Amino acid sequence: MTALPEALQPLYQAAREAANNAYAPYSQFPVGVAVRGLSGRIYSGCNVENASYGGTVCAERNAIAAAVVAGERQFDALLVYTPQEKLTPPCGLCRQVIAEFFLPETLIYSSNHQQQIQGWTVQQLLPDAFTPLYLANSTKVPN
Ligand SMILES: O=c1ccn([C@H]2C[C@H](O)[C@@H](CO)O2)c(=O)[nH]1
Repeated sequence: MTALPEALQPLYQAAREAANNAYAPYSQFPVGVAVRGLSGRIYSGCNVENASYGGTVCAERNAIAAAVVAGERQFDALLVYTPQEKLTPPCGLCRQVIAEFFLPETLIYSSNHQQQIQGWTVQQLLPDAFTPLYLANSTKVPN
């Protein structure tokens, strides 16, 4: 864990702002995420919870979906913001979605209100990920 580097400030600001709009009445655990597409543009998302609980969508997936809507297909950075002492890594489901769009060596950051930050590569978060490559190179079996 270190202090926030200058280069990550735009992602940090976007993620922190998004967390202000988190809809988290059940967990009261607001999360904001910012991703940077290969165009250089930054997109953000917050967690949006649901009374069914299972319908909840994490900030990571909402940020990635917003970017995909805008035409992005590849990303070179993702930063999570939570106002928590303990830095929050993406959940298992989000790790799978991250593996779809990010290179294995790309750093995924988590940060907090004290501007502390920690990074993991996609590969560290989800080793031996099932990616689109498996489908592209698959033997097509008729049924
Ligand atoms: O990386 C994470 C971890 C959790 N959550 C959300 C899901 C739920 O709304 C709340 C508590 O799990 O935080 C995220 O959005 N991203």
